[in-house]
Amino acid sequence: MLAGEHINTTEDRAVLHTALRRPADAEPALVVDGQNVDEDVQEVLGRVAEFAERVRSGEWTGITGKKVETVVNIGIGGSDLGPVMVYEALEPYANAGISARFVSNIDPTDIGQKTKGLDPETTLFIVASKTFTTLETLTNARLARTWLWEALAAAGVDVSDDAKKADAVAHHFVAVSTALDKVADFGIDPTNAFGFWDWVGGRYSVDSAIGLSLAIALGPDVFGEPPRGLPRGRPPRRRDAAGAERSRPHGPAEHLVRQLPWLAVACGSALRAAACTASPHTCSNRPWSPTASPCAGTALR
Ligand SMILES: O=P(O)(O)OC[C@H]1O[C@H](O)[C@H](O)[C@@H](O)[C@@H]1O
Repeated sequence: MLAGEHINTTEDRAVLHTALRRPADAEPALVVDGQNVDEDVQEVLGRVAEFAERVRSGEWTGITGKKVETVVNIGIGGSDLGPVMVYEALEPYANAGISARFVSNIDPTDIGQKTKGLDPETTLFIVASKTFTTLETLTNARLARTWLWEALAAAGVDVSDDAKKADAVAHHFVAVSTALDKVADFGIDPTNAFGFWDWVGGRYSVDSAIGLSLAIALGPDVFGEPPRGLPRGRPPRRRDAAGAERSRPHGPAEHLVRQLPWLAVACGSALRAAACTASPHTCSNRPWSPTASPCAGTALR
């Protein structure tokens, strides 16, 4: 798996989410099917960090020039649960005045509840979908888009024609997907879309651009640090006998160590879910609680 062999035999693909956690200067570089995977990963994660900083600093604004205060991640399955779990665990570290909400259920109650009380001028939607074809996600994204136009109009913002509506979408929607052509069809500017690769299984994608909501709300360093031990792009250096810096080799042991903090978060979430199952009345509407939704099967997806 770590070497990029096509161990997904049904789809003849590499299974390479592990590459998301490789140090920026791991040697030798990971080349799979002629493609330098390390370069690809660092390029996208660099864009994620840069965009997150623009939102956090207020350089990126909504259509009326206001700083973003809420990011709403719209996704399901792997495009939802990893970020939800990490946000639940690390929410106290949100330090830029930006909170995150997560919409996944196709029951319109979900988007209704998650947009309740939001100021459209300070809300940024992230449509997260590996395929950009998932019914739940695209339905919720369309509902969110309609909510945005209606709520902006109610606030006195002119979104009366197609060009103004498109401008509103450009300011308030970004996307994470492997299907950037479909992102453009939805009306999201591809320059505000963050890609990943077919070799990242959805359920393992939290360390990819799918974690954009975390990078914005918690900060790129907090997002990048836990599974890696150090901020992304600044891996520890070792020195050889002559004192010269050497790049780090990257092997299975280091990979495991870099995952430990995330695993701790996952264990904490699993324990909370178990506690919620045992004592549902003490729990809020956790997406992984069997009691959280009228559609328990969907809730557990
Ligand atoms: O990210 P998407 O393409 O929208 O897919 C979202 C989810 O869809 C289904 O539930 C699959 O079983 C998941 O593995 C996937 O993560």
